[in-house]
Amino acid sequence: MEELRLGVIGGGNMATAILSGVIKKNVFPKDKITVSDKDTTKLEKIREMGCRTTENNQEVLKQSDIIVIAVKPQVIDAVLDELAGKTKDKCIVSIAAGISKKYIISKLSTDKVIRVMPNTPLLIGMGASALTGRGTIPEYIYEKAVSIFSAAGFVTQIEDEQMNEIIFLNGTSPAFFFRMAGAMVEAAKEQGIDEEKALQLAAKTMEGAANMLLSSGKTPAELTAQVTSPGGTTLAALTAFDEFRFEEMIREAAKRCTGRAYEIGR
Ligand SMILES: NC(=O)C1=CN([C@@H]2O[C@H](COP(=O)(O)OP(=O)(O)OC[C@H]3O[C@@H](n4cnc5c(N)ncnc54)[C@H](O)[C@@H]3O)[C@@H](O)[C@H]2O)C=CC1
Ligand SMILES: O=C(O)[C@@H]1CCC=N1
Repeated sequence: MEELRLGVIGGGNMATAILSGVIKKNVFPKDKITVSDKDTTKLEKIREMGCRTTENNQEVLKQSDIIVIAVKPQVIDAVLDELAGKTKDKCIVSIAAGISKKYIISKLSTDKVIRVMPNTPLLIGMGASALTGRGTIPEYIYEKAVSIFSAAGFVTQIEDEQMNEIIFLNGTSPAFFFRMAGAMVEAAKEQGIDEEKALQLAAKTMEGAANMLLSSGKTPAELTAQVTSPGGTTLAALTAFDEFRFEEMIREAAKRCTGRAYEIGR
């Protein structure tokens, strides 16, 4: 069987994050990876990673079996129009927020489409990606497409109908955690703590807390209770979470995230 080739259309932030895992784990040899971008400055970085580059999206189509579309949802139609009717026997992977699998199938006249919601931590091999199922895609091709994302972290399968609702959980949420860490560092600085130490302590605590969520078998509420001594400091801190309606803020953030996906989506 011929070795499968990878193409990526759009060589920005997510393409770089995805390719770093693919290259590190040798999911595809570098000479079997072709990346296109209209912006040649983006291609320089990709070339430095060892991949083949082109400004021509059609060339990616020609040189690849699995093609990841990694452009913004606002410009995806131009790319889909370029590919329309020419993707027979190709597997199309879209990471565009809000753009449904149904829509891509209707534009390309192929049902060999996988929709994925990845996140930027793929860049350091600690990503979390949600993917739609195999459909009519041959199993070995689907497995290869999944390995693009599993090479750099956790993957899980979900229905296309849930893809907009999933975005806040993994695609967008790195920004929540970065904001949280930033706010903690600012608060620490106000209390005289060194900025670098504050960031290290906050980030390491996030890492430890995340690992406890994954491995302890305890719920978030149970783990919170373990930290919260009666009459203690955590209880005092959490009264601010209640007063400023933390859970309501997160619920509203999730709603707005999903709402925006439907607004920009099709
Ligand atoms: N940034 C993130 O954290 C995440 C982004 N996504 C999705 O990934 C996609 C890409 O996002 P980013 O990498 O952040 O954007 P980006 O702006 O960094 O990269 C997109 C690239 O596409 C190129 N491009 C634009 N039009 C093109 C065309 N017609 N042909 C070829 N290349 C073209 C741009 O020059 C740019 O380099 C978006 O659809 C977004 O919804 C999904 C999950 C997380
Ligand atoms: O903000 C966005 O639209 C993209 C999708 C998920 C993360 N970034």
